[in-house]
Amino acid sequence: MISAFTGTDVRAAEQPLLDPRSDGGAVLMQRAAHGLAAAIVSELRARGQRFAGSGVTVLAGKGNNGGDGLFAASFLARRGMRTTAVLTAGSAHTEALAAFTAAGGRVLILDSGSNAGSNAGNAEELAVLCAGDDVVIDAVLGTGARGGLRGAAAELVAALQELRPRLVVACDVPSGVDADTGEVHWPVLDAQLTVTFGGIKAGLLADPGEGCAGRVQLVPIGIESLLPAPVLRRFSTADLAALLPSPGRRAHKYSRGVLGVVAGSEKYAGAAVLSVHAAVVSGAGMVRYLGPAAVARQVLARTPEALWEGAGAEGANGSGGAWPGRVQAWLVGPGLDGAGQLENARDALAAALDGGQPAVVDAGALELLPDRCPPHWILTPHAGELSALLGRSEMPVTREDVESRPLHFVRLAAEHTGATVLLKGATTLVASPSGAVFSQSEGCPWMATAGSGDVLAGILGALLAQCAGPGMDDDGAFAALGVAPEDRWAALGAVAVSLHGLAGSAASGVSRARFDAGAGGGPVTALGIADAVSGVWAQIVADRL
Ligand SMILES: NC(=O)C1=CN([C@@H]2O[C@H](COP(=O)(O)OP(=O)(O)OC[C@H]3O[C@@H](n4cnc5c(N)ncnc54)[C@H](OP(=O)(O)O)[C@@H]3O)[C@@H](O)[C@H]2O)[C@@H](O)CC1
Ligand SMILES: [K+]
Repeated sequence: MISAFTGTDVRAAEQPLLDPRSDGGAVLMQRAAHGLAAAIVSELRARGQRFAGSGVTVLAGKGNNGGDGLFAASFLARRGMRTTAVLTAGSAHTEALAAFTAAGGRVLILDSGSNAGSNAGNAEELAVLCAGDDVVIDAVLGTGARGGLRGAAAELVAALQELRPRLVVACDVPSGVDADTGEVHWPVLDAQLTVTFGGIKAGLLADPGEGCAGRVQLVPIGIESLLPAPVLRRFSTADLAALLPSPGRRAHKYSRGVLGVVAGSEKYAGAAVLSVHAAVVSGAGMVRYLGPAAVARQVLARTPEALWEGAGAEGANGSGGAWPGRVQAWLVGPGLDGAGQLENARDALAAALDGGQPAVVDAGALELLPDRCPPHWILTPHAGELSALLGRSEMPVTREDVESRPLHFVRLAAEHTGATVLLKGATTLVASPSGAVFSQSEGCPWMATAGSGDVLAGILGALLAQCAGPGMDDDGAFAALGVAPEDRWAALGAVAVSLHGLAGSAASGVSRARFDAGAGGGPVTALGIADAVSGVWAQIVADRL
């Protein structure tokens, strides 16, 4: 499991080691700078590029982040790279700058109007110069930043971003990304690699910050045992292998977990087809579908394993009031339309509340929530739906607000509703009402396609049914990973998101990491994602052996 911390927590962990008598701060900086230089050498090697003779420019701010960058560049200079430093604030960390010049580095100063010396250049000129180099190290702002880049430094970065430099390596965080929250103060130079020190910063695992960071590499600097509990966690595929439910030898379809689904309508029949199919292929022992006869026919044509329980409240066949048999969990909401399905959704939520059953509450059913929900209800909004949800609670929030601060708003929604909230996006965040948050981003952008969310809802519903089923009440795997009992629902949400992302990437033929590195992949359909689930699941579990 990957753990992430706020920049504030990492700085606090460093404090006991910053004893001036032992020069602890300098030791930490040396470790950070060595790690950064080594990561750059490895990255160039992986790209098949020689580093001796190639050029690196470090954009260095006046704080310790700039100090890390300058020391790293001095190590690279000693290994034969041509090195240039652009001082974005006119001054720099004294010892690091001295080491850099002693190693033969060239120093240029960003002209902010008052530094028009012979080694000064304006933003446009220096951007062109930087873009010609093989590597740009972004070491302007780190965890000590207040807000984003300003003035000439902002102009330089904006101009450089336009020129699309070959390889940008961010020092600790891309400058302008809030290390605590992932909020971004534009302009930011997109990095292909972020080398971060002591602990992964939460802002690197939450959008929009994650979208600027590229691959994230952690360099330990000796403070790790002093860090508090993480504020954000991410499961790896190995964790998934331990967390995915597996049936016991005596399992039968009822003990495996039965999911009740209220989804789809004559207008949006596909939502029912997709969510039921995804639930069946994701291991539910049985799926009971409640909805109009015409939709049920389409559901069963695709997934004959499902059971139609009748049309419910407004039975097209006159069976009004028909009610499904026993279920362990509910999935309510995808593709609802019309009074009958809305009534079924209300009834299902009421039954889940009475029965204490977990539920996935998606799309249209988000408008039917009571004021307080139980933590084992998982709401699955996208940014627009989350803003509407908060708006109904007299918190006027726009979709853009949610997209710019998803970590903040997903936590707020969980705290406010009492439910677990899964906010869908390129990086999906799942917040427990306890405040714990999980973040997953295995999916590739091809998965942004109609019906993809219905498939996720089906996968999650199936996992809830299996984990709430009578034969599946073992919390051991979660406990072994340090997940508190109250955060188990959020963790299950994260498992579903990860499985969905891996299945989509498999269907597309490209992993998220390879997509970000420029590999294309191909289009996927929502059904294609669902069809990839069982193969991906089997592969994950096989890798455990
Ligand atoms: N602590 C340690 O031992 C270790 C720390 N390490 C490294 O230190 C980094 C943190 O360093 P840091 O605290 O010096 O802050 P940093 O991020 O370099 O920048 C802040 C500087 O810029 C200024 N400034 C602020 N906002 C600004 C803005 N918007 N636009 C322009 N300027 C702005 C502010 O000055 P001020 O304006 O307050 O005078 C301040 O001088 C951390 O990310 C990691 O890389 C590692 O080496 C491991 C050991
Ligand atoms: K930086």
